[in-house]
Amino acid sequence: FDQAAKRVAELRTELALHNMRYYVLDDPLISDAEYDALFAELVALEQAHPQLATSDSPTQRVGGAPLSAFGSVRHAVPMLSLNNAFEDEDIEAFDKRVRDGLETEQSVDYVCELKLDGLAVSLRYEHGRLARAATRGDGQTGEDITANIRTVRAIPLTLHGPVPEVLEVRGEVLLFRKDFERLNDAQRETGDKVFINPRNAAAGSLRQLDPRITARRPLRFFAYGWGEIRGVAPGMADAAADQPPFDTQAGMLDWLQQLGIPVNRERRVASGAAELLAFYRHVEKVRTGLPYDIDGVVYKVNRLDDQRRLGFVSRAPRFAIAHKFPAEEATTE
Ligand SMILES: Cc1ccc2cc(C(N)=O)cc(O)c2n1
Repeated sequence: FDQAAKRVAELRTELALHNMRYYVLDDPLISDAEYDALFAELVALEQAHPQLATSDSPTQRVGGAPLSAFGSVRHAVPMLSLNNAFEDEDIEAFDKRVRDGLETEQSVDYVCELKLDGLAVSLRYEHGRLARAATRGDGQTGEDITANIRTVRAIPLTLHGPVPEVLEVRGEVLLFRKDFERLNDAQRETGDKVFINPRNAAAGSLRQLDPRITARRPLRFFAYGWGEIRGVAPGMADAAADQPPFDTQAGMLDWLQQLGIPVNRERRVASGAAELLAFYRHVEKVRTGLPYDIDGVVYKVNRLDDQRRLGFVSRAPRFAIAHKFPAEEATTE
């Protein structure tokens, strides 16, 4: 038995490393076939020794029994929406408002990132283990989709390194375009509903009452923010209790990535309106080459003290704005 327990622990560690390389670094060390072989060995060992199959084992990603309904979750920290901008002048006006709000003539640093066309979710980790997941809902209250989220391989079940007692991660669940097209081919084969776009397919996959269906959908996840952070773990940067161990938006994203949470690599710090527009132009050029749909880019003031100083208007922050691409003509199927 001890041999089996030792091998199970080795396999868990190895599979977690390969998951991280694939989903976080987008730089896998082994082929899918080699990964599947390791996974099959772990499944076999856990079936031979059921007491070794704990809830955070990657073999538990296949989904449990269907729910009759979703529970409701109240977000301790509201999930924000973003104000939209369409023209360059809107972005110059946004940057001006930010500089006025910060009473500075200096150029302000922003984090620029892609606006992924998926479904916003909140992941709650307690002592580094995924405890609960919820949809954005109306920003205050969402649906409890924990069972479904646990089947998403791109979302780690446990975090590595010193973590706060409570860490809520906000991000977007999405389907890559190729996976969306394969899913629709399969749906046609089985006479099931065909999805009109990857966003609807991701939403439909997450709002399944049967997690075993969700488990068959190759959903991806990229974090863009955080919600509640409570308590500090030994070894975390000398963070004051309940203060996150970072003081910029860019630092926050890097910290989440270090914990093993996927963060989209197409992000950069830019200074002033001109560099924001340069990022927008760059993304407009590379957009069709991206493996997923985006509907714009997002700019956020980088310093967190400046974000706090600018605050919010109703539910949308003054420190952030989405710069949308012109809506495409309805794509002809
Ligand atoms: C505050 C906020 C709200 C929604 C967001 C949505 C996205 C997105 N869809 O990628 C990215 C962000 O940075 C967001 N940030």
